Amino acid sequence: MAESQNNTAQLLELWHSFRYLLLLLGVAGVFVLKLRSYIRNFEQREGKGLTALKPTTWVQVPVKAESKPSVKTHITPRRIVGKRGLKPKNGGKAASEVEEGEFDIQTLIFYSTLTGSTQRCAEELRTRLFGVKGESIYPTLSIPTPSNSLVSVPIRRSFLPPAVYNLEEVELDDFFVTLPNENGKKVKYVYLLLLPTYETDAPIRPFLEHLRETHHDFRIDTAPLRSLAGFSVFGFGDSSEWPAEEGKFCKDAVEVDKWMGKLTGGKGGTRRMFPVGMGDVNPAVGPNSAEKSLDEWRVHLEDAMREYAATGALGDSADWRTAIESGDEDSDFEIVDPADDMVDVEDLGNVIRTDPAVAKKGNVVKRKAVLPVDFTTLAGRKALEAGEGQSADRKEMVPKGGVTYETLTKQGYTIVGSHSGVKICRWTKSALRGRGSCYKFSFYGIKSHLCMETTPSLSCSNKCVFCWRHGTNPVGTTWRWKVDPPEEIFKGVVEGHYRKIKMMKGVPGVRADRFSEAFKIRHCALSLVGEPIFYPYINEFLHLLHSSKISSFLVCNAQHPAQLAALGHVTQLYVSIDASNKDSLKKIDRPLHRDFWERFQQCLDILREKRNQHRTVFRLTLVKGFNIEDEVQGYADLVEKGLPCFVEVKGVTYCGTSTAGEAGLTMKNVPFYEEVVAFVEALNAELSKRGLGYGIAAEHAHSCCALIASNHFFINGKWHTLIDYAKFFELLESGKEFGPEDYVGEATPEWANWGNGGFDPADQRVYRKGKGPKEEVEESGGCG
Ligand SMILES: Cc1cc2nc3c(=O)[nH]c(=O)nc-3n(C[C@H](O)[C@H](O)[C@H](O)COP(=O)(O)O)c2cc1C
Ligand code: SF4
Repeated sequence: MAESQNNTAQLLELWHSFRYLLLLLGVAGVFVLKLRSYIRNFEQREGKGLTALKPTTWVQVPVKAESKPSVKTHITPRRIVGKRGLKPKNGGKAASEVEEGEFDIQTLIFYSTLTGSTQRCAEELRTRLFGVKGESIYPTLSIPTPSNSLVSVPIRRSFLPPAVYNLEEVELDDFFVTLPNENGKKVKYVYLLLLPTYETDAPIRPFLEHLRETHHDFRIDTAPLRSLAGFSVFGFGDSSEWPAEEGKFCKDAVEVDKWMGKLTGGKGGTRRMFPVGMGDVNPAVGPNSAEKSLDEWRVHLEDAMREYAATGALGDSADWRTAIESGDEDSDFEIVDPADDMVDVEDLGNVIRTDPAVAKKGNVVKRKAVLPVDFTTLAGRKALEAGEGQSADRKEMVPKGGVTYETLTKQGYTIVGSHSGVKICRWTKSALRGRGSCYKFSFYGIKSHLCMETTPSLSCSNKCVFCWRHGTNPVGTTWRWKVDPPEEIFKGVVEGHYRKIKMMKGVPGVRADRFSEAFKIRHCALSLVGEPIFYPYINEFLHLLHSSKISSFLVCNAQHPAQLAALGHVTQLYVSIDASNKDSLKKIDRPLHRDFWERFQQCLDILREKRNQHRTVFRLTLVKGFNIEDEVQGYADLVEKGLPCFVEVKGVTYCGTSTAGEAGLTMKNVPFYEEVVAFVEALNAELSKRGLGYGIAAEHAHSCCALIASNHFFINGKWHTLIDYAKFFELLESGKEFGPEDYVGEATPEWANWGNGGFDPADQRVYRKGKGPKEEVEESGGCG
């Protein structure tokens, strides 16, 4: 017993002496076993011996020549190179589908355009495709033999002369839900789509929406276009402002390509005949670069079409036919452009039906009713009066329930009819509460609570970086929408304005006297957003205002000389002068018209003439870093050219939208009032140096605004910038000719004169809590 106790004690002593060593050995053993098991697994997987565990060196795996992408991606227009194999290599579903028998191939070229260049390219493509000039052709196909020589085989199917369609003019359902019916004849269609990209509203939007909805419509097949012979998309874009690196270059074309991929079969076999091509109109890329890319794309496309005609199949070597090539077509992407102004597909329901028989003659299919017409020109007006503009097939600019409608409504606009808007501005609210009117009171005697801010056209031909419309408004160079009658607009905007005033009733501080006065509108600022003179019946609308004794302040963007010239009397006519030279103007206004500078100059000439009828005003909006620095001389040149009665200089109001951010506008671009003052003084000095007869008349420091006026308004030693509104209406009714000096009002109030700040002492100045004196910002923004 004692011996056994002795042994146990010895064992315990041994354990205590070597327990760490033993534990270590145990752990090491487990590790070795695990390692052996891992090595075994590895050998089984790799089929290698233990040597596989030796440190590896990286080796370059040779890439098969044909697996290299034959497509040069992005940045520069896409160039397609490489040969196409004749025979399908494997059984990709749609690829192995061979169309047997005799049939004709009809190419339909669809295009969309805003400023016309894509239409020209589409027509050019029609005449160049296979060198066709209207006749049927029977080309041959050169096939490479195994010995790499070429043999010529006749192509059994004939190509019918291509037809060109404007996507805005066709019944989309007839082409993009079902395929056109060729009166029982066996015809296979090739769709070529030529599409410019616009980051704003453009004619392509309804088309994109149509494709998306067709794919998602549960009542129809998700791929109703799979029996197309094939399709291919070519996009136009401008990489200088919409770079590929940011995914903006030719974005719309890429999206259409994806939807077409979905609608023609989805993964594993779309009817994409050739990858999306891209043409860059950026002149820095080279002369006619876009056209050259289109031609290159055409040549390769013709190869693909010949092959289809010869074999009845799309070559399976065409990697681009799979969904992956052009992005994941299954990822159910939405069109997220904030500028999306998706027009209801129903709106397209009445768009003309084009007769395929006409198309077959090889003619460009001419519009029957819905080409955009510049109704604001004389010829356009005649067309409108002949009823063209009112046809049911015209789309609404801002259809009820659409994205633009919703966005503008959320921003506080009341949309009237289909293209007009009204919004109560912050100064109207402020005046109702006795907290001050806007600068128009200090300069021209307009009480803000008696003023309505409205526009009969929410559309504009610019995309100014400082605009408040948040990139949501439609843009266009011509009026291409349904036209609402002026009476309806007038009634609607007045009602909309009063409705908003009524809502102020319970707001603390609203003064009873001002509240009741506010139900008699006395002034109208046609300046909210958009371009009022775009509206074909602007003169009739002005007449309605004036006959209700409502004065008119109209701001236009100096892009529509014909409309400006045709404009009747307004109380005060403004043009926005957003820059003093062509480059700055392009950068800041981002105009849609290519000849924007010439248009701008013409408008100044017209304004100079108009100066004898209206009070004319240059509205300068100063944006630091964009249009202030070194531009005083340039602005003085413009004043010398247009000789306006007044020059209003205003610091930009930062609207904080993503659109502004994208344009590079931040709070840093908002000038301090001292900077505005320095600019005004410099401009005034330059005008005096040139002997032009101007002086600084007034200021409204709390909206960062100052007024330079012509010496004609310096009467008896005092500035007289106010307006005699009653006299204006009287002169108008007299039917006699009159000019701005005929309705000059009383002297500008002392407190509004330069150096006195410009705040009405009868009102109560309110500073924001905890922030001390702070300049109020004018909410109306845009052209307001
Ligand atoms: C307001 C505006 C927006 C544009 N947006 C884009 C864009 O987002 N991406 C792009 O690649 N090109 C853009 N472009 C360039 C046009 O797509 C290009 O100029 C095209 O050739 C115009 O074709 P069209 O004359 O047929 O309308 C834009 C051009 C303008 C004037
Ligand atoms: S600021 Fe005026 S001119 Fe410029 S885009 Fe806006 S609405 Fe058009």
